[in-house]
Amino acid sequence: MSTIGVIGTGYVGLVSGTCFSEVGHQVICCDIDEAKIAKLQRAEIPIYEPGLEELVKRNTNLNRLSFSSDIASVIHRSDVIFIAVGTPMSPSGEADLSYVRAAAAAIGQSIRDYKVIVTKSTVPVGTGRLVQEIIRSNQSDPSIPFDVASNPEFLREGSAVHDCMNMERAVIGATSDRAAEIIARLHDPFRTTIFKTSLESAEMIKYAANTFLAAKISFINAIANICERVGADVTEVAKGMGLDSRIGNKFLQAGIGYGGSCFPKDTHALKHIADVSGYDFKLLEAVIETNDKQRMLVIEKLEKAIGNLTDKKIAVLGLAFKPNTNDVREAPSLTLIPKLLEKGARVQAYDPIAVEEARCYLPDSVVYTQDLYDAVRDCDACVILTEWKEVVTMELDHIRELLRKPVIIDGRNCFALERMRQEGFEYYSIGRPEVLAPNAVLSV
Ligand SMILES: NC(=O)C1=CN([C@@H]2O[C@H](COP(=O)(O)OP(=O)(O)OC[C@H]3O[C@@H](n4cnc5c(N)ncnc54)[C@H](O)[C@@H]3O)[C@@H](O)[C@H]2O)C=CC1
Ligand SMILES: O=C(O)[C@H]1O[C@H](OP(=O)(O)OP(=O)(O)OC[C@H]2O[C@@H](n3ccc(=O)[nH]c3=O)[C@H](O)[C@@H]2O)[C@H](O)[C@@H](O)[C@@H]1O
Repeated sequence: MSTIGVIGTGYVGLVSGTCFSEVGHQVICCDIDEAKIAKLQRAEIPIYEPGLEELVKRNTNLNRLSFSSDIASVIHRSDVIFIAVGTPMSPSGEADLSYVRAAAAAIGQSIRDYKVIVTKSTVPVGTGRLVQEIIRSNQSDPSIPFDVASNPEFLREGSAVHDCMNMERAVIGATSDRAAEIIARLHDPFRTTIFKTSLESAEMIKYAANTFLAAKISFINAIANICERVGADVTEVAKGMGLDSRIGNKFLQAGIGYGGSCFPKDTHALKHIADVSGYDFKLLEAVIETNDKQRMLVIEKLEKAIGNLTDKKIAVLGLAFKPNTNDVREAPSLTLIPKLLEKGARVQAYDPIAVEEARCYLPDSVVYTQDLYDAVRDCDACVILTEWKEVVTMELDHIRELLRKPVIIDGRNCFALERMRQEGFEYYSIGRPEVLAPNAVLSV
């Protein structure tokens, strides 16, 4: 069996490397961050991801998975090398390829025999060819052959291990049939659909898939905003739409929009690719704009419910961009909490996992509580930003007693309207009729 070397131990490198070892491959993961590697060697997992720690420990003990900061040695010992470094958004919206370039240069300098270099990072079309050139120009012996390939990663944070172990497809674009076949065989134990295509198409598939999903979210959020104006309920509308198998019921959950390390950066990156190619991608521009506006609805609804926010105490439930992760990259909490503070409010925040990460980006005045109910105590309103299990299952009668006013602004549509009515809340969600206090007039 081939030995896989993984460059970069972020979400993708660590999870995919671990899953490839779980199915029987020999995997060595490396990173320029030596502290991270030292932690991983002690089986300390730098990210919160359900099931990952157990898998890392098992495969390390079986000697199938190891971690090293000696990148050259990892390259020597591997037959296939996954590049899984970050491709963050640069100020122009373009994907920043500096980490990919550095990884390719390191490979070129250390390559001694035939290897397949596989880009798993999300990269613009043309990057595979760029990686090929960089490796070639860094080789001390240019006669040593190698192939490059694109094999994008489709896992989601929060269910990354499950997604990787049960991948729906492997997209493979390579510079030779030999390389495509080597990568296809690596996927045999996953029993997944193999889709072989050109390098360029493989790179494009990843952006097209992510931006399509982002578009689905912005579309349902736009529908939600109309629902609010005309008295319809977006959760019912989404259910009814989703029954059509051509539409499907996934990614139609209206709310305060998408966040995270990928959709925001990938939508901007594809917009940039389109611009450079001379195509005016208006549809994608609207997807991005709709999403940017969507999260601000929380503030509008809050001001509508309790008026001026000066000196008001607001409970914020959820800091991570989605449940089951401690990732706060592009999380709505990071834009909304500063906005609340700017408007003179005081904020008490709760998140079961992501407090340490969020604290690095938020002003010091935010008070964090270890207990969900302590965050709500004596607040003028409660705002839900992440649909954590702890939030969805919270005891509503207790929440009502703890709040100064029974006002909930729910950015994730966690509760049924009828239940909130019965519990006596003033409840504002997304794309659904408001539940007002018994003596108020229902507005549509
Ligand atoms: N986070 C996610 O859920 C998914 C991410 N992706 C894509 O995968 C790529 C990686 O994303 P994340 O894992 O979130 O990134 P990340 O930023 O969390 O981690 C990247 C890692 O690479 C390391 N690194 C950077 N340059 C290096 C070098 N020259 N040599 C060795 N290590 C180096 C960094 O120290 C860091 O540990 C991105 O292109 C992203 O768009 C794709 C699917 C899912
Ligand atoms: O390229 C990537 O990094 C990954 O990006 C997303 O995965 P991820 O960002 O981890 O999480 P998602 O579950 O897709 O959620 C993204 C955002 O959309 C929001 N969302 C999702 C679904 C929905 O119906 N409504 C909605 O608002 C979530 O709250 C979250 O903020 C894709 O789903 C993965 O396939 C892809 O590999």
